[in-house]
Amino acid sequence: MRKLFVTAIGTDSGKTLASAILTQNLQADYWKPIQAGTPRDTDRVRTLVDNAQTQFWPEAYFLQMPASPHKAAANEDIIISLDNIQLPDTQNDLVVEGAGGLLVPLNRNGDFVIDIAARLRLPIVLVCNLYLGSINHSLLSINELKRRNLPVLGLIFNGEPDPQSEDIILKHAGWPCLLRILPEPEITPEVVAHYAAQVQWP
Ligand SMILES: Nc1ncnc2c1ncn2[C@@H]1O[C@H](COP(=O)(O)OP(=O)(O)OP(=O)(O)O)[C@@H](O)[C@H]1O
Ligand SMILES: C[C@H](N)[C@H](N)CCCCCC(=O)O
Ligand SMILES: [Mg+2]
Repeated sequence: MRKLFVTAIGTDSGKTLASAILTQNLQADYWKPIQAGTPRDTDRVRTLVDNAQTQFWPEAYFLQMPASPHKAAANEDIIISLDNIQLPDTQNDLVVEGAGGLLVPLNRNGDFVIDIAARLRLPIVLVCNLYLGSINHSLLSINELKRRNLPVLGLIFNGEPDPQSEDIILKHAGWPCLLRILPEPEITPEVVAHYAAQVQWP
């Protein structure tokens, strides 16, 4: 059974798109444990995957403010606790989507998004979107994953291909590229199905 955690080098990097693709590839369940702001990523993925198997699990925290979870939670007088973030009770494969990048804070106690993956013992998929500046953000994220000794399944590149950026990121990561997602004029279930057929698991 495959359960995995999708994180990224930052927010708006394409985690929800990548998660929809992986969910469709595995016919997995999908879970976004912390949602800050609307529209809900869960609703977005629901519109993009097309199979009879996938179930959608409710967020552990659904916060109104589109902000860092520590800030969105404080806005509602909530303190996010990792103890309240427990894996859904499913026998199916499961794709878990983080919020923002690895070191987005959950609270002021030193818990970060990446601690969800660590606590739940989920192997990680890192989405690296491609833009000027993304090499640095990617390598910082990779360094942090290595420093924490977390299991990483591989990377997903999202955006206009940049072979030299991708090459240097993969060289330092030492993890495989699972998929390359190109800029798409529209994100549809057909686009998601197209990429779902291209995922290369290690
Ligand atoms: N390859 C692509 N082609 C076209 N649009 C894309 C592509 N990748 C992402 N987008 C668009 O960019 C926006 C941000 O992507 P997405 O919502 O997947 O980011 P995210 O990493 O999930 O952000 P968050 O941290 O809020 O969860 C969305 O509107 C999405 O449809
Ligand atoms: C609201 C947004 N779409 C995400 N859910 C949360 C992004 C937090 C980013 C925090 C930061 O890195 O500064
Ligand atoms: Mg998302």
